[in-house]
Amino acid sequence: MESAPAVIVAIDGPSGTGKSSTSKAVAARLGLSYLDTGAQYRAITWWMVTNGVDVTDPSEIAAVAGKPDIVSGTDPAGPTITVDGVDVAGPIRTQEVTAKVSAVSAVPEVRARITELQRSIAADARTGIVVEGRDIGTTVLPDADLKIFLTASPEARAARRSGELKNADVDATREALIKRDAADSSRKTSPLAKADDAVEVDTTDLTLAQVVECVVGLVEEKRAAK
Ligand SMILES: Nc1ncnc2c1ncn2[C@@H]1O[C@H](COP(=O)(O)OP(=O)(O)O)[C@@H](O)[C@H]1O
Ligand SMILES: Nc1ccn([C@H]2C[C@H](O)[C@@H](COP(=O)(O)OP(=O)(O)O)O2)c(=O)n1
Repeated sequence: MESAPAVIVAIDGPSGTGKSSTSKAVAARLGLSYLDTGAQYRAITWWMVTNGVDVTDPSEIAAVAGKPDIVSGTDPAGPTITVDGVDVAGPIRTQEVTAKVSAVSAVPEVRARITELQRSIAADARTGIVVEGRDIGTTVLPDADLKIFLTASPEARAARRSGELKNADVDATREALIKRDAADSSRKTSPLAKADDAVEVDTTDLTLAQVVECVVGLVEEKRAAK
């Protein structure tokens, strides 16, 4: 029996819209690989911070962008991320990294390096892959079989994020999210944007299970048409 052709799914959107949880669940359901591209930008930011790079200086960031070796494990049941062989899954989620990741990821040399890595991971995925981020449908994988753009109100996103971080203040979380969205949407190189051919899904009033059902249904339609 011939195996089904690999399917490439791009899921983009701002923070807290449900990209990671949806992408992992869809990939697990359909037997696909999973790539969290935000984790890669967080990993390179963690390396810059750890090595004393001045993240307010784009030329300093650009000069060392090629140094860290970033490796992503793409099993949706247990995704991993290492930098120079060190497991950084925990350290990349600190508030310090979160506050600095937009500045680091705006530097073109950083984006070129990480984009190349993302394309090679997607090309190696045997059954296909769900890739989540900010510029996957527009820049990294413009020929993806299916593009989804997730949205949700700032209030819903802040409530979800504060639910994850113990003792977090919802108002402060909302302000920080809005600030990061503005930085990510206004940068020159591949900003956060919906691709013209992406399906927009507003998750404000949907449960995670409903969003997953919706995306699985869309992937199955695309697969059947291939
Ligand atoms: N539709 C939804 N309804 C309620 N909570 C959700 C929904 N989607 C995701 N969440 C929760 O919101 C939080 C952020 O989701 P996550 O997938 O990390 O978003 P993103 O990757 O877009 O930042 C998680 O705690 C997740 O369980
Ligand atoms: N494809 C991507 C993915 C993330 N980034 C940058 C911009 C985001 O603010 C950071 C962190 O992304 P991440 O998806 O981890 O953010 P959240 O967990 O949703 O808050 O990385 C990017 O520039 N391009």
